[in-house]
Amino acid sequence: MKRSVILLAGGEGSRFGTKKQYILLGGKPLYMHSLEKVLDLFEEVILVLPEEDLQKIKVPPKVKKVAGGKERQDSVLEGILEAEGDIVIIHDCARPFASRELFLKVSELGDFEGKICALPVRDTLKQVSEGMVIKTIDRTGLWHSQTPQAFLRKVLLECHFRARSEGFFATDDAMLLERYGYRVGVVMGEPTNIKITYPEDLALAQRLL
Ligand SMILES: Nc1ccn([C@@H]2O[C@H](COP(=O)(O)OP(=O)(O)OP(=O)(O)O)[C@@H](O)[C@H]2O)c(=O)n1
Ligand SMILES: C[C@](O)(CO)[C@H](O)COP(=O)(O)O
Repeated sequence: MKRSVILLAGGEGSRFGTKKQYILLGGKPLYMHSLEKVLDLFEEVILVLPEEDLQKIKVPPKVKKVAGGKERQDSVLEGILEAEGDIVIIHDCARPFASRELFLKVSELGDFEGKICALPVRDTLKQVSEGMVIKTIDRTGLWHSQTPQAFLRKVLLECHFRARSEGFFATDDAMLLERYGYRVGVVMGEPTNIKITYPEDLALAQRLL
């Protein structure tokens, strides 16, 4: 089965304070870390960028550039519409340390329509309101979801269209398959697969590097 990887770098970085996909980490732009990792792994590589940056960002000939949308979910849909693979692998460029092995592991779907990587919650979970603990949440069965995540393209496309028609927005793509009754498998994520969301995450990423 042909596999297409969709790398998401179309965000505004509002929590970070600037378009974080272009900040330098170890001397290269953040999005380049993911791009270099997958370039020879999959048949098709799609890089989603903010529309206004499409012309100025230069990529290797194999990489197809696509203009993203307002929300992450809109950008994923733009990527899927360009993809030709039977399986699509969605990855946030904001996670520069996902290993090549992790990309390969999630892309083996087996009997599932989708597969994600995630890590079990380790700490005790508290519900807090106005600086005071309300209660402790049972963490049994709770996992932190990461990317890359892989899906059958036709199934993911159907879920995206349904979600769009309902005005439903999810924080990851697996959430759409869950909503419409498809089965999503899980493989163990990587503790180093951190997401750069806030400026302090960059300091951690520099230390990890
Ligand atoms: N419209 C969007 C929004 C997000 N992303 C991408 O999705 C990933 C995860 O999103 P997030 O961390 O939320 O990035 P931003 O949207 O840039 O950040 P913020 O939500 O703080 O504005 C990032 O690699 C980001 O570039 C995207 O391609 N298109
Ligand atoms: C998709 C994701 O990386 C999984 O952890 C994440 O949900 C992205 O969005 P968020 O708004 O930063 O949670």
